[in-house]
Amino acid sequence: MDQVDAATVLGEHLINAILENASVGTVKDILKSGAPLWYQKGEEGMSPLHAAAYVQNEELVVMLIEKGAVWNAVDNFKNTAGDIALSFNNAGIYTRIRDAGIRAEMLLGILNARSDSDESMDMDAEDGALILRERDKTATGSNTAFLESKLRYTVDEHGQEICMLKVGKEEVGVMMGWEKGIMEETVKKLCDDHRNNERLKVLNVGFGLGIIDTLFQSLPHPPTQHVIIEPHSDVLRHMRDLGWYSKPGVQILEGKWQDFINADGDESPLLAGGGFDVIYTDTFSEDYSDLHRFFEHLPDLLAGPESRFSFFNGLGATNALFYDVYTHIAELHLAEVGFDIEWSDVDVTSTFEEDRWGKSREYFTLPFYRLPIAKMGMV
Ligand SMILES: C[S@@+](CC[C@H](N)C(=O)[O-])C[C@H]1O[C@@H](n2cnc3c(N)ncnc32)[C@H](O)[C@@H]1O
Repeated sequence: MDQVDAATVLGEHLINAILENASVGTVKDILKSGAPLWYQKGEEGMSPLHAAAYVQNEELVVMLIEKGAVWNAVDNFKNTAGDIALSFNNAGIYTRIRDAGIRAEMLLGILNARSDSDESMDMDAEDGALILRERDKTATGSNTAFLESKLRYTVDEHGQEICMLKVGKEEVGVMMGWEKGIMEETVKKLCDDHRNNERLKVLNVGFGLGIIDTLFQSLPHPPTQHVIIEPHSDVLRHMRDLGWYSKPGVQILEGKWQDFINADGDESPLLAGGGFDVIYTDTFSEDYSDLHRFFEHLPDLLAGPESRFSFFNGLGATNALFYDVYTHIAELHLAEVGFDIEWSDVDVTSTFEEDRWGKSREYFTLPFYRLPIAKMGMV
């Protein structure tokens, strides 16, 4: 028997034993005999962790995670072990798996940050077991490729405004009209009861369809300063066509947020005006590590303790567990830079009655959007 066959036999044995309710001790012995924790059954893609979630054995789940079970393995039906626990309403097991995900992601974030600053370290997300950050060099995963790509503004057959990007044979919505409900709720939570709501200084990163910028402009008191950062030439052309360059109080910074945030001291147009009351960011083809880097600049960018920050919370939004993990990691990272988050849920099932995706790849399939509003924590 070659090594692959042996691993298959042991892997099948391990999963079958778990499904037959073997004790934790027996499962440990099977692992000691060399059974691979990464193994997934051929037909349905079930991993040992999925099996432990199916039999709802929390002690076994904890042991498998300690031994290095892959928290984010997906079966052939696109379910993680966390999704299985959710389907049984087993909060204990779900939380164990989610927390393993948070720990793994936080650790990987630290290792990646180190490898960024130390070229001798060759840590790469692809080396990890993660699927959250699979390397994607196309315009959906690489900001450089995105900024070189062509965008198409159009209205679909249901009257939905969309900004589309072509990726190979597929089209992906960069921004779609159905997200308006999310943007409306965000502006409400950011501005309505803000102490400075008669003279807000607003920074928005990423124009897209201009939904959120139009909402900021439609406030009872439009912002006294409204800075928009946007790098894509097709978007900038669209903004020019719509007259955004001549709106009072609006300043368009042509470039990536990284270009302006990394400018030195007073030279940065972002740091010159004493900080913003409201900041929102919603970019495209950037990953969580970019968002995390943006978080680290917030203490400099915001005007004071009344200031508010929100971001488009869309990472991992095709799977409940991944979405939950990202949501928690964002909360932990914002706490590290001194912010508390309040979350609210926006029901996105009713925001657009028609087929919202049209020909676009679906990037948000969960029924609820978790809307973050961050404020400086009270010390
Ligand atoms: C999803 S859209 C924003 C939609 C917007 N919130 C709205 O309400 O219509 C993303 C925008 O971010 C821009 N973008 C992408 N990378 C960026 C970066 N590094 N810095 C600033 N903007 C970026 C894209 O060109 C695009 O216009």
